[in-house]
Formats: sequence, structure tokens, C-alpha cells
Amino acid sequence: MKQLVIASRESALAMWQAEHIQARLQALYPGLSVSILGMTTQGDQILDKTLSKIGGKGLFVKELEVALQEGRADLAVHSMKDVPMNLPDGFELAAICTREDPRDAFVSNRYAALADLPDGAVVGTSSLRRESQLRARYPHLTIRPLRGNVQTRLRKLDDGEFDAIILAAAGLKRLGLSERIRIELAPQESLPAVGQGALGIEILEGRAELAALLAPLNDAVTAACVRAERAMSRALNGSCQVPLGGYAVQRGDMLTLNGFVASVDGQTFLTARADAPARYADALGRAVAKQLLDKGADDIIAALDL
Ligand SMILES: NCc1[nH]cc(CCC(=O)O)c1CC(=O)O
Repeated sequence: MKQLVIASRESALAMWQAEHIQARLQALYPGLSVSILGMTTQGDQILDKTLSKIGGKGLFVKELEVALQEGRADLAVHSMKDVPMNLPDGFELAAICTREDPRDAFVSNRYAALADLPDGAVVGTSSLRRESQLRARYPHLTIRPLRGNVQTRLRKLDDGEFDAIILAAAGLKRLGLSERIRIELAPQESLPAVGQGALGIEILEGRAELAALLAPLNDAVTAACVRAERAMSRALNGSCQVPLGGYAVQRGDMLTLNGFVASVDGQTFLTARADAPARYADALGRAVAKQLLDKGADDIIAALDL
């Protein structure tokens, strides 16, 4: 293989991620030419509705998959957080790269931390996961929807529409915007989204030579963690239409997975946790999902009116 084309969304964050993978590939294979094909997805275009209402994560990856299918690109770089739990037939993840900071970040021009926000302060987020956790811990806050790419969200904060917003720390750091982070939220305070902070590389199934070329970009620890998180979410039928979070860490050979499912108002809040050797990542994810279901997660999900 002499040249590769990376399909990417055109947002600054997506382009940073594509360029990061481009640079890693060029460092690994100096003779290889790697270019980036930027494209807009429906998820980028429809900004007046929350993601959960317009059909969720698939909207950010569909156009990229079409480019792979039509041979216009060889690989697509995604934030794993945006990748649906079940890939369409004919696609596979060739690599999951080393995870960046997985935490959510508190961003505000006036307040140093969530606990400093006064009664009725307005916090922007369109993530049901972030909303349910905020409502559970800080019922006195007002949560308002906030969509758009990272820069758009920061501009809305700066325009005074919100007292604070919550964003993924990874996105801010990648864009050189770490100074906007007032404080990072510990996983116990805001459990990250499944796959948050990790990049994934998607290709057409059956391209063995391409898969082998991309294999060195895979990070085994991140891959095991993300596999456990995604297995949990899949078993819960999770999407961004369900307020759920899942976050795994690996110490030695042992994975620990924490998960939660909550009602959007944060009134019902179910948590679960389990450990297993990394080679049982999928089973670990299913076991945590089972705990959550046994505690009544299916009632919460059924009541969501999807
Ligand atoms: N939902 C959009 C999205 N997808 C991935 C990231 C951040 C980067 C990552 O998690 O790898 C973001 C922005 C955010 O949630 O603030």
C-alpha cells in the first residue's frame, strides 16, 4: 500500500484527530502517503435538536462509512464515544488508540467548580448522561440544551447563555483549549461516556493488509477497557438516548468496570461495578449490564419513550 485516505468529519476536533492518526501512520511508515478527506455529517448539520431526538450517534459516522464503501477513503477516524455499539455489517474497528483524559470538564467564566454554582444557575449540556448526573447531585441547577462543535459551545458560554457548561476534557485538550477547563470531574462525580477519550479506526471488513498496517495503532489496555464499556452499553441497548455511563480501568491484568443508568431527572440512579481479567472484557461488560438490569434499568429505559 502506497497511499491511504482518511475520512474525517470537518469539525476542528475531528480534523485534529484525523491529523493525529495521519502523523502516527507517517511516522510508522515513512514511504506511505496519507491524506485526509473531510466531510460534513448529518450530526454536524442538524443543530437545533438534541442528538437523542434525531437518532443518536450513527449520524456522525454514516457518511464516513459510505466513503469507505465507495472506495473514496480507506479508514475513518472516530471518537469512540460517537461510534454506535453495533457497527453496520461489513465494517470493523481495526484499532482503538491509547485513551486521552476520559473525564468530563467543568467550564465556566465565573465559577471554579460545580459546587460553587448558586440556585438556578444555568448549565449547558445536551448529553442525557451529563444531565442525569448533574440533576442527581445538584438538583438546584437548571440544565439547558447545548449542541454544536466544541468552539460553538464555548462561544455560547462566552455569550452569557450559560453559567457553566460540561465538555469532554479530551476534546478541549486536543484543541489546545485546556486553559478553559476550570476543573475536571472525577469519574465518581460524572461517570464518563462509553469510549470517551479514545479514538477508533474503522475500516471495511476483510481488508487484511490494511488491518495489519493499522494494528500497531491499537492500544491493548484501552481496547480492553472500551470493549468492556461497549459490551455493557450494548447489553443495555444503550445509545445517547439513554442516560448511562460506563468507565473501565485496567490495573495489571484486571479490568474494573463502573456503570450507571439513571432517569433523566436523576431521581432514580442505579450503579454497578465488577472486575474481571482483561481477556473477559466482553463478559465483564455484560455482567455489569446484568447487575443494572436486575436493579431495574429496563424499567428506566422503557419509561424513556424512545
Ligand atoms: N459528543 C461530541 C464529542 N465526541 C467526542 C468528544 C470529545 C472527545 C472524546 O471523547 O474523545 C465530543 C465533545 C464533547 O463531548 O465535549
